[in-house]
Amino acid sequence: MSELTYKRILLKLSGEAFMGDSAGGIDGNTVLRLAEEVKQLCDIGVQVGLVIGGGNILRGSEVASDVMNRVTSDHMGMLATVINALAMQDSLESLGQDVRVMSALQINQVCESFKRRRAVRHFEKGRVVIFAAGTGNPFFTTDSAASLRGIEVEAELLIKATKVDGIYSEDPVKNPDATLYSRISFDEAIDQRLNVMDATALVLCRDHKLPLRVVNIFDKGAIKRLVMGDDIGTLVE
Ligand SMILES: Nc1ncnc2c1ncn2[C@@H]1O[C@H](COP(=O)(O)OP(=O)(O)OP(=O)(O)O)[C@@H](O)[C@H]1O
Ligand SMILES: O=c1ccn([C@@H]2O[C@H](COP(=O)(O)O)[C@@H](O)[C@H]2O)c(=O)[nH]1
Repeated sequence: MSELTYKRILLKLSGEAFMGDSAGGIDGNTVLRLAEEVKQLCDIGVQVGLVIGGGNILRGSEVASDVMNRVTSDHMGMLATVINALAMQDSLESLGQDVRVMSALQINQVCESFKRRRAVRHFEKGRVVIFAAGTGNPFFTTDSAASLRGIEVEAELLIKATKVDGIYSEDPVKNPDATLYSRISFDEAIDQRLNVMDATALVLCRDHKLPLRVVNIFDKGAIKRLVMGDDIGTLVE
């Protein structure tokens, strides 16, 4: 068996992936399948931090209106990510994997609050840490939260697991003829506005030298192969 290339990773899962074939919400079997992928990583000794989006429930920018302040709608979006985190927590536990949810907003009856040193201690004890409620601030996204937490806990790689195979010359959902990149620099991704991840998240990774991989969330076993050194999806560095 080959050596682990990465010992601590930050994995960003799209909230939309939690819907399965439904139009929204949470599909238990789908979350369990994703949890199995995460557990596979823990079983080979990888320390895993997770950030889960909220797109299956609510995105603040889509809900904000004349009668719904953007800050309020972003708070709702952050709470949506807590809901997804709790679903993943229980799925992981059902597989026998230790896990803690740490929220950027204080909801002490529900989960722990984020503290960097405590998160690192959880990793050392073999627990998955799910960083919920994004950055805790409105006008950000969970992509930025993933970059931020990845940098804070000194992850060696940020993996964005999403609905497409990697970063393309254009959104492949809109243009099926777009070209898939295997490798690209942060500056190129930012300058060309390759919208797979928001610019704030890319800039944070670039400035703090956290490499990023974009992979397909539906490619079974891909994340495990990746942490063992396979060249999968798009590498941004
Ligand atoms: N240049 C590009 N290369 C690849 N994907 C792109 C590109 N431009 C836009 N996209 C789109 O970005 C999407 C990735 O973002 P995704 O919706 O998975 O993340 P998210 O918004 O962070 O998650 P959530 O569903 O939780 O809101 C892909 O599904 C793809 O359609
Ligand atoms: O730091 C953050 C992170 C997220 N939000 C709000 O949550 C939703 C869901 O996150 P996605 O990244 O879009 O999946 C987002 O649309 C924001 O409304 C936030 O305010 N701050």
